[in-house]
Amino acid sequence: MSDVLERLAQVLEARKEADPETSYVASLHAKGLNKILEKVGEECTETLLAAKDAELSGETRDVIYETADLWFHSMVMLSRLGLGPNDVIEELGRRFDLSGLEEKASREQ
Ligand SMILES: N=c1c2ncn([C@@H]3O[C@H](COP(=O)(O)OP(=O)(O)OP(=O)(O)O)[C@@H](O)[C@H]3O)c2ncn1[C@@H]1O[C@H](COP(=O)(O)O)[C@@H](O)[C@H]1O
Repeated sequence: MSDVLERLAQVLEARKEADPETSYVASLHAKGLNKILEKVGEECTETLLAAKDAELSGETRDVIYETADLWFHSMVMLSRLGLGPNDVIEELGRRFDLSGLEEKASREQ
């Protein structure tokens, strides 16, 4: 499963040097971090609207499609900052066996 994320991360790294005329990822980098963040925010809103619709209709295709857009643009953001999916996956792995409520309590001490 994460093989896809790793392969996509490699493509994203290579596209940093690509021609913005022929590469969407390169065109985002050429426009700068604010444009990338704008796309993350936009895809986030589209994802939550699709999730609301999915709960009402039981039709989940759009929520999968929008979440893919959100993950993709989040990965472009990570790549821009010199990070990759493994940094996030490691953090999620670190949280195994730690209840979310316990983790929250440890932050409040
Ligand atoms: N996974 C994706 C991917 N998901 C979504 N998108 C693009 O993200 C954009 C989503 O933006 P919107 O839906 O808001 O559409 P839009 O109106 O075109 O966007 P704006 O003009 O508002 O910026 C679309 O252009 C999609 O094609 C992606 N573009 C690229 N990839 C991957 O990145 C690789 C490199 O892409 P290029 O850099 O284009 O070669 C590709 O081979 C894919 O593996």
